[in-house]
Amino acid sequence: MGANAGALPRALVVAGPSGVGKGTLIARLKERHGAHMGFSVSHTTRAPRQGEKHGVHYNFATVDDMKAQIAQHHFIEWAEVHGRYYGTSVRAVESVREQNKLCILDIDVQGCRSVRRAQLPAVIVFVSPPSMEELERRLRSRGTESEEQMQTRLATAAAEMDARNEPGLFDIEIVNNDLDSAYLQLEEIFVNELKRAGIAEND
Ligand SMILES: Nc1ncnc2c1ncn2[C@@H]1O[C@H](COP(=O)(O)OP(=O)(O)OP(=O)(O)O)[C@@H](O)[C@H]1O
Repeated sequence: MGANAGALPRALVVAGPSGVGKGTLIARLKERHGAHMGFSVSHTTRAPRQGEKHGVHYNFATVDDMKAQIAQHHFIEWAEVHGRYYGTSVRAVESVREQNKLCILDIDVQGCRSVRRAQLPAVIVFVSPPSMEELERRLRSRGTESEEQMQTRLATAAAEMDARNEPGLFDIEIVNNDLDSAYLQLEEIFVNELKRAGIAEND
């Protein structure tokens, strides 16, 4: 048992510009450490589809309820898409922590600010590209964005890179130049957090 056995694991937040490789890094972490990772259940105001269970696939909520909770800062991030609300609540993340798992959050800089404001125990990692040119190359080679979306993402990326200087916002920066080396840095943070929470990998 670790020295801090009994302390719940902090959430592991992976932030950084679109196309930098967050999804790729998290997918690899999941392959190797999936048993100790958890993902929070999102809220939505859309109707449940056949087979969807409240609290499992989504937390289904009314628009009024979600608006009230947003106003009270109960959401780390939220979005309104075609009149429907979606969001990640602080409570949903806490619930993963209570299962003794590292809750992985892939969120934007605004979401990181909410994590800090909510004083949610979290290690916040900023993944940055080796250069803005390389970021653009990755986004283009992924081929999932239109030219208009590309321009929006690149402008947002520049603003997100500036946020690295915000005091107290990010704990660690990982430059995703070589994927294997970036992955090892992320894995080390993950494994250290398991240890800190007194969780043995072979549990
Ligand atoms: N170190 C790396 N070197 C080269 N290519 C990489 C590297 N890491 C990721 N990529 C590639 O860059 C592209 C973008 O990666 P990914 O989709 O993981 O980004 P993301 O940060 O999750 O983006 P979004 O926030 O838009 O979901 C993918 O095609 C991926 O294979």
